[in-house]
Amino acid sequence: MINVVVSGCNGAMGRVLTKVIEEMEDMTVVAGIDKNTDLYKNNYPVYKSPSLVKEKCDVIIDFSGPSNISGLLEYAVNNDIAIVIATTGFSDKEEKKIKEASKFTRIFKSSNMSLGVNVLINLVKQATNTLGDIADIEIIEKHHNKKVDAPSGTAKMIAEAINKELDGSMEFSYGRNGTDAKREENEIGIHSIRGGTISGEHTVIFAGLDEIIEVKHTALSKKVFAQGSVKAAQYILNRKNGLYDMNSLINNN
Ligand SMILES: NC(=O)C1=CN([C@@H]2O[C@H](COP(=O)(O)OP(=O)(O)OC[C@H]3O[C@@H](n4cnc5c(N)ncnc54)[C@H](OP(=O)(O)O)[C@@H]3O)[C@@H](O)[C@H]2O)C=CC1
Ligand SMILES: O=C(O)C1=N[C@H](C(=O)O)C[C@H](O)C1
Repeated sequence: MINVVVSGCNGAMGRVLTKVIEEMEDMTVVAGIDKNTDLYKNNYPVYKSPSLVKEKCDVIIDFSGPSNISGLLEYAVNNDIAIVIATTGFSDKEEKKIKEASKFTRIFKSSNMSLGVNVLINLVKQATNTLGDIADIEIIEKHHNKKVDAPSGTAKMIAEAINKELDGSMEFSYGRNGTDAKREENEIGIHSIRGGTISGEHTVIFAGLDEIIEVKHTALSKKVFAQGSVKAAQYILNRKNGLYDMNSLINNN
């Protein structure tokens, strides 16, 4: 049996993840972490911070917020627990902390736990190699009205993948506004739409001379992310210390 601590257990993703795990036979939630400990009736104890967790666990799955990461990393490293980080919106300093902690435990981190988005990234890299010099590239992401960070972690991940293909030559432009907002040649525009209950949609547009290519991924529910994070947890359990992502999982390395 794989024992899991769900971080952010009383949030939207934490609740979907709990349900997914509760339907599994070889995984169980032994505890949760959330700022709001008594919002819902959980079938497990919920603690305000990682340092308070008493239950033995094999892996933490984190869908909370960036302010939780220091405590989580300390808890995971001190107790030799694997951790799946799905949370987005980290600062550069927090990203560095995660990288440093991965020397001491197994960390899986992806801003998008769906397999489909990772296929999208590979398609976009391919399109960039052919069209990068001749097409204008823009990213549009759409999410529900409760999302706190913008642009989405996935949009950033896509933009960084494109930029890497173009040897780091691109600048990112977040939305456009004003009378001097003309597009530059070396820019990737990133645009965030927020509304209703949109689970997550990412479109990459390659706009060239008299032709346009759009590559788009739509998540139809939050369940796809929860299921992906469970696969990630199963994948890193018996790995060596290090930082893993969806590509590691897909290529099984
Ligand atoms: N990688 C992926 O595939 C996906 C990633 N995400 C990411 O997961 C995160 C959570 O998303 P979602 O569930 O929609 O957000 P919610 O706000 O619904 O849930 C987050 C929960 O974590 C709690 N929380 C936040 N900070 C802390 C902290 N420092 N200590 C303890 N609890 C904390 C929140 O409490 P409070 O509300 O009081 O702040 C809330 O209950 C986001 O960063 C989102 O972008 C989401 C979906 C997919
Ligand atoms: O907050 C969300 O909901 C999501 N966040 C992730 C992101 O920021 O990219 C992934 C997914 O799109 C849903």
